Amino acid sequence: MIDEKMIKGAVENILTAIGDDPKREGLIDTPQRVAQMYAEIFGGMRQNPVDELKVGYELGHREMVILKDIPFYSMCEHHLLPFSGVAHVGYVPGIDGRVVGISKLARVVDIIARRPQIQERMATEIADAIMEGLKPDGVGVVIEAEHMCMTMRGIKKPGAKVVTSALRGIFSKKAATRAEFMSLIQK
Ligand SMILES: Nc1nc2c(ncn2[C@@H]2O[C@H](COP(=O)(O)OP(=O)(O)OP(=O)(O)O)[C@@H](O)[C@H]2O)c(=O)[nH]1
Ligand SMILES: [Zn+2]
Repeated sequence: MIDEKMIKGAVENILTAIGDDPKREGLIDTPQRVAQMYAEIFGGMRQNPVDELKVGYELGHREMVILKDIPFYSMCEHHLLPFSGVAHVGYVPGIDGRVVGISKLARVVDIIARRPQIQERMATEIADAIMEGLKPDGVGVVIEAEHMCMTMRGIKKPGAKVVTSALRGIFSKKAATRAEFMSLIQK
């Protein structure tokens, strides 16, 4: 459960600490708004991505399935600033040929993004959730994102993209599978 009352108090304190007045007209509802916004953008804290993969179909399909260019927004856990970009997710169904509705892959990405994150762990958690929920022969995840903490502050490098990946099962063991995935997500 996200404690919106506690977030509200903390935001009031931050506004006071920077020398502003949380009671002035423009700021009076801001702590409550931020609390509601945090409940939304950190909503993934209360959800288990594996639950999204419970309903599947045994189609007997044994070829690679990819959902690419899945847009996401997350918050870097170092600065609590947004990072955003796209995730590419692919898997090869297991021996039972079990697949899930394609939107479920995007749901897994969303739940994992809506937590304080670092991009490497995001890729790892997406891959592990799909391995656990779907028991495929393998999973590939590639994430490309821009981090506001590298853009509006600090090193200030707008446009610099961070690319992370996580490969499991056949994607890590078989060079041809990995190459097929990488070439399909680049098209
Ligand atoms: N590996 C990784 N690093 C990240 C991610 N998001 C932010 N960072 C980095 O986290 C680091 C935090 O470094 P610190 O030296 O503790 O903090 P800082 O002084 O604010 O760092 P600068 O951003 O270099 O000013 C920075 O290098 C960020 O660029 C991420 O998703 N993955
Ligand atoms: Zn950061």
